[in-house]
Amino acid sequence: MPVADPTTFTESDFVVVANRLPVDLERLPDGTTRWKRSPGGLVTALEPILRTHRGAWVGWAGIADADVDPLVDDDLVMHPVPLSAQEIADYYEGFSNATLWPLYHDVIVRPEYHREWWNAYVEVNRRFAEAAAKAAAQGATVWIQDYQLQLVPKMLRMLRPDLTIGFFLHIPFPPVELFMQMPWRTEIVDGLLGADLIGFHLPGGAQNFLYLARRLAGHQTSRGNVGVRSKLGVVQVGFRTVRVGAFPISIASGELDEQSRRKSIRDRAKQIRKELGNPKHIMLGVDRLDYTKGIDVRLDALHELIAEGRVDPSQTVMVQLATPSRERVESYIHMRGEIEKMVSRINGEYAEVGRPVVHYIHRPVPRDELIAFFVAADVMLVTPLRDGMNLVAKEYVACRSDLGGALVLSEFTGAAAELRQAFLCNPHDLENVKDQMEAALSQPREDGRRHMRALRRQVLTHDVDRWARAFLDALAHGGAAGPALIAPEETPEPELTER
Ligand SMILES: O=P(O)(O)OC[C@H]1O[C@H](O[C@H]2O[C@H](CO)[C@@H](O)[C@H](O)[C@H]2O)[C@H](O)[C@@H](O)[C@@H]1O
Ligand SMILES: Cc1cn([C@@H]2O[C@H](COP(=O)(O)OP(=O)(O)O)[C@@H](O)[C@H]2O)c(=O)[nH]c1=O
Repeated sequence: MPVADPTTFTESDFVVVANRLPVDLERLPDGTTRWKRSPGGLVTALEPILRTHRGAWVGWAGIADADVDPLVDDDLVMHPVPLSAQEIADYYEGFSNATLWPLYHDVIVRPEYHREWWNAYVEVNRRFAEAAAKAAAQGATVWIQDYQLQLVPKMLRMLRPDLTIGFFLHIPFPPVELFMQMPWRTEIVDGLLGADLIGFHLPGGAQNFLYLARRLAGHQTSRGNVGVRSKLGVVQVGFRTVRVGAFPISIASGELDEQSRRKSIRDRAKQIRKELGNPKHIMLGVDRLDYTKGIDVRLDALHELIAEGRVDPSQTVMVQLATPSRERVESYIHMRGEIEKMVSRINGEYAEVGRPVVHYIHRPVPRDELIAFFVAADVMLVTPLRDGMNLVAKEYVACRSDLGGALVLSEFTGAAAELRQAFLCNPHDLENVKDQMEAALSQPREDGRRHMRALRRQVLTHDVDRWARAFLDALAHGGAAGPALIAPEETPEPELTER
């Protein structure tokens, strides 16, 4: 648990700025507060990096009007940025999660454009920029994270021209024809161009951004395709050179591999299997309860597979762990209702007393328990309609040192670009999802071991440290750029989508 220690609040040489701190303050019914781990993959990925760098983290403490002093947890200094209830509604739930989130995830839900949400986004981005400017030492490196803070790079550069500024986007950067819907599209591209290096998970996102920097913001950009951790794109912004690259994020895979081998975890995995009634097959989903994650897709697929007699409900159990997320945003409220109806329907039609087919848990699950679920699951279901990366897919693989298990993975995740030996599926094609789930359930043991070995090689050799090193090295040293620049007026038709 973090404690306040004012003696350590010197300015830092390495500062991460993200919407959330790695811990959230929780207000309990009796009026007291306590800290808990924040949800989502951004925190999973960045926390170990920041602890190694002994840096500072600037972010929101997760509740309204929390007037919290800076905190220290081991060597990590945290600088809370306060948000009012109105700002949470307009900046976080509104512009971040009802405008940008659906727009950047292929408009699965229709994005809403409201001027008051935009005004709050500008105002809160300014506050984050000011907090970062205060936390950073002279000449420090500041690494800004994600879609909630796309204006911070330019604002921070104006306040502190001495800093080296990186930006990383954790969600997909959309195809140009979708991004062009955004009423404040030029402001967002200009905001990002305040950074020295802008990182995306995949080359397609970097390519989309380069096109916009040229056509929308009118800058010269590099020719040729951006590579993965190589061949950076370039945008010439006056005398400044901004680099653009693809850096697929990952997990602390070695550590997770080690944790999953512990006897306590193995024992708990066996106990989970027993508690579920020792079924022949356990299928698992682990997600924030978000409409992008395709939880409805896998439930539909399971329902039809049982109805068609391709899956036996007396031998198969599905566990869906779903962390609550963005619970006041309308589209999330609606989706939760739909998913809970589907779970009830499957159980209503196929469960026996004391033996549900679908076990649904709508609360955060502690880390060790999660690892035991990964070890216990025969088939991991990762079926997002769109996802920047999806760390859960990589975590499952890291936990399978026994070479058991099978991964069903949507082609529309960033992870699919690396995990080619998974059972890849198109979540928009229900027959394809069903076929891949059935194939995963029935794959011969030796084939499964071969696939899992290949998946593990990829995940264990490309961990979160490698991600951070690749990004921070490119930020510090520039990195190799593509050849010659193209002027805005000679723009060829590029690959427009992220895939
Ligand atoms: O902070 P919340 O609104 O509760 O949301 C949690 C996080 O969700 C998103 O995570 C993304 O980052 C992961 C790591 O790069 C990636 O694997 C995943 O595909 C993304 O969806 C969001 O981008 C974060 O800002 C949130 O903190
Ligand atoms: C359900 C659940 C998840 N986690 C951890 O959260 C992250 C999720 O990261 P991912 O990239 O897959 O997606 P988002 O960032 O949420 O969009 C992953 O590390 C999970 O292990 C958790 O700790 N507890 C939970 O209950």
